[in-house]
Amino acid sequence: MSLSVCILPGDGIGPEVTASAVRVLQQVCENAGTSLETASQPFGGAAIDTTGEPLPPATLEACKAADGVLLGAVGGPQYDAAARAGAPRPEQGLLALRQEMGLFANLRPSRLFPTLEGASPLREKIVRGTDILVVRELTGGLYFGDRREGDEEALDTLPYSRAEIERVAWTAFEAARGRRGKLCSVDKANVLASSRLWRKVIDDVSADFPEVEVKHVLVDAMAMHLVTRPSSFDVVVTENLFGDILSDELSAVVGSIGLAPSASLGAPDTPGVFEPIHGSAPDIAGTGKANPIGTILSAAMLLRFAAGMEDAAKSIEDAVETVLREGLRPFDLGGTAGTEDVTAAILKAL
Ligand SMILES: NC(=O)C1=CN([C@@H]2O[C@H](COP(=O)(O)OP(=O)(O)OC[C@H]3O[C@@H](n4cnc5c(N)ncnc54)[C@H](O)[C@@H]3O)[C@@H](O)[C@H]2O)C=CC1
Ligand SMILES: CC(C)CC(=O)C(=O)O
Ligand SMILES: [Mg+2]
Repeated sequence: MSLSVCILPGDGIGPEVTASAVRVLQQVCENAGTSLETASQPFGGAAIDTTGEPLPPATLEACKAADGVLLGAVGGPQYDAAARAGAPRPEQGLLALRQEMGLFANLRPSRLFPTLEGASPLREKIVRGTDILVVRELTGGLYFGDRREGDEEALDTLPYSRAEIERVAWTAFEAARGRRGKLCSVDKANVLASSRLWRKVIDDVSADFPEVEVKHVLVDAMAMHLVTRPSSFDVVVTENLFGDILSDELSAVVGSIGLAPSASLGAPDTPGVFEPIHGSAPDIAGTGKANPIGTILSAAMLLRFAAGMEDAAKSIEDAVETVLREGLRPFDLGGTAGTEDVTAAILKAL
């Protein structure tokens, strides 16, 4: 078997964490007898520097032609001044990639590794057993609505169609059916029209999933519930911006943002994009302190979703769990293990 992966290192710590994950991919593919082909493409700020645009056409073509895409992160303060003068932002490349590839569902799992109970900022008895899958709608809502930007007035809009809500709802209901059978839909239906449509469509789709228990929760209260009773949730489905914010919050609940992976998926024949949920972390870029685990676990999701290599994916997840259980602690978990230390330990555990 062979697997082709397009690598988009991007900016800041992106190249550091993707390099680690590629080494892990190489090792598990070798263990599995799979021939792995990887090729890096310019993306984000790095692509603006060389081509003037954050998503060059050749990069998009390479992504579409691969079995899966492994992405680091984009952005950095060095692009702000040019963007104010009208240049594209690195983040626009990421939004365009998601839209061009039709990646409407972003799966962001937050499972507490039992050995990290003490690493959560929350009391152990509150966080114990937390295992949530956030299904974030990724190509609609506030990030893709009409936008107008001026010095005196600015406007962002939050549009959703029934079809856009329906397809992500199906992803979430199917996930809940395969897990603990509970779905929490998060919206702001007491204020937003788009949220009232969201709620209606979730209820309509629920008729096809009688075995899934559905609850609707307003997003402000949800932000609070996630720190007071995170272990009571199973699958959470929500709008693009709400999902972006709540999943960063959850990553800290189970330890740190550096641990959190994601899979962005579209139609079955479309390659997915797999990336940590964090950004380019300019404050630690180049220091060797970045935690590569979120990207390494994203590579595991790539093997699972893009190649059906469940055993290989599981071997990565087990190796991560092993090194943490043995006491390895990256900087973002209060330890002293740098990117190289974490990568070497995971490779050894594999
Ligand atoms: N998917 C992407 O490419 C994303 C890009 N961004 C961009 O990244 C840039 C920085 O944004 P921030 O708000 O600072 O968010 P960020 O996620 O890059 O960093 C937030 C904090 O978490 C820490 N952190 C993040 N990842 C870490 C890791 N792997 N190991 C250890 N510590 C880690 C950082 O050092 C920082 O203190 C901005 O330009 C932003 O637009 C932000 C979020 C997602
Ligand atoms: C456009 C991105 C920077 C949005 C984001 O923060 C994310 O997808 O996690
Ligand atoms: Mg984010």
